[in-house]
Amino acid sequence: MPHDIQPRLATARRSTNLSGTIRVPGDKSISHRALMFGGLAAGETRITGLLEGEDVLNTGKAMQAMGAKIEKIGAEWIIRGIGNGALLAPEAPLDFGNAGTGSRLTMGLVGVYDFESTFIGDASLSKRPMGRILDPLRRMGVQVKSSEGDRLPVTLHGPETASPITYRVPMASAQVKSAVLLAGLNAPGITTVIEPVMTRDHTEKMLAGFGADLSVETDRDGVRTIRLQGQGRLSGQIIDVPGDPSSTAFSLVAALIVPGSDITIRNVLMNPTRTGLILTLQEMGGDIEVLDRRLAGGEDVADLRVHSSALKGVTVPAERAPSMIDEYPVLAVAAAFAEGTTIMLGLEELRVKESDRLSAVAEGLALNGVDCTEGEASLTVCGRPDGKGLGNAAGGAVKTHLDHRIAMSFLVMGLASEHPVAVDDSTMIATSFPEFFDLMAGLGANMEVEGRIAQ
Ligand SMILES: O=C(O)C1=C[C@@H](OP(=O)(O)O)[C@@H](O)[C@H](O)C1
Ligand SMILES: C=C(OP(=O)(O)O)C(=O)O
Repeated sequence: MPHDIQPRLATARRSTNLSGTIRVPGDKSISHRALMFGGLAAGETRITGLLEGEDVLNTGKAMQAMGAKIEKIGAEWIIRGIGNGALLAPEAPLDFGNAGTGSRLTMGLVGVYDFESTFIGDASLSKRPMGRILDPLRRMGVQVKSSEGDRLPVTLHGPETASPITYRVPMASAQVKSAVLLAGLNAPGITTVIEPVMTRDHTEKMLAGFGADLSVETDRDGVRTIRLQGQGRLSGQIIDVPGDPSSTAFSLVAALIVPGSDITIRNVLMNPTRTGLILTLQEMGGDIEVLDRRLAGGEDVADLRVHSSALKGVTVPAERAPSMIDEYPVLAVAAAFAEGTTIMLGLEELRVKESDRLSAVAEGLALNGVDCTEGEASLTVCGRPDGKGLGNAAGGAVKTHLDHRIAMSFLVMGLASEHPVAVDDSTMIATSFPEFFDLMAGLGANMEVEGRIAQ
C-alpha cells in the first residue's frame, strides 16, 4: 500500500524535443466501474485495457471480499459476478487506500444491503467528506456510523428493504450521482437522480450496457433526470477500456511547453464529459490535432498529435469545470508558461480532492517562482513563456499531500523551467498512473526519483 511506503522525492529538469508515440493506461473511472459492475453482474465479464493502478486494484479486492471471482489471464481480466442483489457481507473492513471513487461508489453499491460493511482508507481519503454519500444513503434507510464530520472509517448497515429516493445532487459530482444510482440497484422501484450540472456519464452508460433498466432525460436548461428501475438483472459484458484523458493530460501539457516537441498519444477517451482540458489548451493556442476519431466499446476515442506551442492566457469558465475537474493542477502548469494571465473559475470541488488542490497548486507554483493568486474557488496564474526564473534552484520540494496529480503536474513543470522542480513524494503516482515515469522517460523527459526519504 502506498501509505506504508517511504515517500520518494522526485525531480524534473529542463528537457527539449519530447518525441515518440505512447499509449496511456486505461481510464480510471471506467476501470473502477468495470470491476464493480462485472463483480455484481451475473455471468462473466472480460476486461482488456484495465488500469492496474492501486486505486482500481483496491476496488477489485473489495469486490472479491463481497463474493466476486477476479483473475487475470494474459492481458485480460476475467470476472465471475455474483448477481445483482447477491453481494456477500465482507468479513473485514474494505480498504480503499487513496481512492475517493472506489470508496464512494462502493458505499452506494453495498451500503443498502442488510448487513454491515466498513470502509477505511489512507490519511488523504480519511480527510475527505463522505457526508455527500451518507446523506442520500440515510434517506434510503441505511444506518451510518462515521467519524467526526462524516469521514472514514465509516460503517454502514442497510435496512431489510431499502427505499428508492429522488435525489437532486447538490454539487457537481459524478461520484455522488453514481453512489445513489448504485444504491438504487438494490432498492425496489425507481430511484431518480436529478443532476443540475452534467458530470462524467460512465455510470449511466455502463449500467445500461450491463442491462440495467435506466433512462436519462435532459431538459432545456441541461438538467438531467436519471431514472433507474431497481432489482433488475445485470449480465456480464466484454469491455475494452480506452486510455485515460486525465493521465493523457501530463504528456499533453509537457509536449506543449517543452520546446521542439512532437508526440502522439494513442487511444484517448474523448467522451465530451472529459475533454474540457483539450478544449482549453486549444483555446490557449495549443497545437493539438485530434486524429482518427472513432467509436470503441460505445465511447468516442481518438489519437492526439501534439506539437510544442506558444500558449496565451485565457479565462476558463466555471461551467467547464466538471469536464476537466482533475486536470486543473496540470492546466495551472501550462498557464505558468503562457503569455499573459489565465483565470480558472468554479474550482470549489478542488478543495475536497486527494488534497486541497487549490492551495496545493498555489503553494507549489509560488515555491517555483510563479506569480499566482488563490481565490476561494478560483486561481489566477501569470505566465512566463520562456520559463526563465521558474523552478527552485535551492532544491525546495513541492508538498504533494498524498496527491498523485500534484506530484505529476509539478514534475511536468520542471521539464520547461529554468531550474529543477522537485516534489516531496512520488509514490502516490502509482494510484492512478504506475507507468508515468517510464512513459515520460520514453518521450525524452528528464525526471528522476531518488531512493531516499524526502524531508
Ligand atoms: O466518478 C468518477 O469516476 C470520478 C469523479 C470525480 O470526482 P467527483 O465526483 O468528486 O467530482 C473525479 O474527480 C474522480 O477522479 C473520478
Ligand atoms: C480525484 C481523483 O480521484 P478520487 O476521487 O477517485 O480519489 C483523481 O484521480 O484526481
